[in-house]
Amino acid sequence: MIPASLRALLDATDGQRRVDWAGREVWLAREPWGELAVSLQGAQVLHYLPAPEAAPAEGSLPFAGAPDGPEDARAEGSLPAPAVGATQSPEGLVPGGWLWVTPTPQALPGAIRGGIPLCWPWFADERTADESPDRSGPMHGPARKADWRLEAVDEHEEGLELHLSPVERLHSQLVPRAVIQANAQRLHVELITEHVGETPVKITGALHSYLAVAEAHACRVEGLAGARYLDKLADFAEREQQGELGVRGGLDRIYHSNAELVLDDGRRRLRVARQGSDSAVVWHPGDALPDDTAAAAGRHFLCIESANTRLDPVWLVPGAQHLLGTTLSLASDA
Ligand SMILES: O=P(O)(O)OC[C@H]1O[C@H](O)[C@H](O)[C@@H](O)[C@@H]1O
Repeated sequence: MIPASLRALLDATDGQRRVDWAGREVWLAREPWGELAVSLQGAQVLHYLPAPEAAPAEGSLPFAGAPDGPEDARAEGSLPAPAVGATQSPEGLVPGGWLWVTPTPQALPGAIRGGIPLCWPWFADERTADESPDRSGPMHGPARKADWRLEAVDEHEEGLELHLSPVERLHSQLVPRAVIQANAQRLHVELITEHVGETPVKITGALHSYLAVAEAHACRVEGLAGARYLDKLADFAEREQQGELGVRGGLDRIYHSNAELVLDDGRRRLRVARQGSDSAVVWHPGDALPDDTAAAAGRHFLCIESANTRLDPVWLVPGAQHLLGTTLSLASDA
């Protein structure tokens, strides 16, 4: 689910090319295996559409109304789906693809909300998680706003593999790089951190995936039953997930889990696998949408993040590496 302006650029693409979108340089691929769009600001995947889904996806996902989706008797809470954007025009956002991007992104140097932002080398900020080392850094770290360079595009399993590095040094001792693999079956993103300095460093971070859904507050996330979590909306109170998670309103939770998850929005069952991550962040702001997201658009995403947080920070010693990854594919029982 991407902005119509980005869709138009993809439609006019045959093969691979670089375009300007929303003031950012964006790399596009439209190939037999599917489509991929990556912003060089933040090395951020904005769009992925595997070819097998392309044909039925064309114009088939309605914008309004909840799906005949999973009614989850065990789901905690039973907030009714709010009428987010019910009367507003969805203009600007078109269906298709597994990721969501706001049609009204912040101007530079702001980050684009949507796709898979890279939060590095810390998750959140001093107000919300105390992760910024001197408690003064920007929310989710500098990587998502930085310029990245596309170092290589390789063939990979009948798809593509992209390698990206930041243009400027982002940390005195740490060097990140991103690897993005896409083919007709899956999208895989890795954020690799290499310690090139002298003293141990603690990092957190996230692959902050905005997954496209029919209706945010009518989704089910499977795989977290029984997991402990920190509820950021309740001052980090620790709780236990009762049954599978049914999303029925705004939520902001850090689950202490490395389990593979399945996001079911009633139309698609998307498998979310994570590597090097013992924190799964599930976030939707409910009615309190950020300024860069209109209500009509904001009802169509749910964030499931592959993260390292205060629950599982990573201590890197000189010479060591850490890989934080996520893999999106269709659940085989779909
Ligand atoms: O608005 P952003 O800076 O992109 O952050 C968006 C959200 O990211 C994470 O999911 C955090 O858990 C939330 O607390 C935060 O609001």
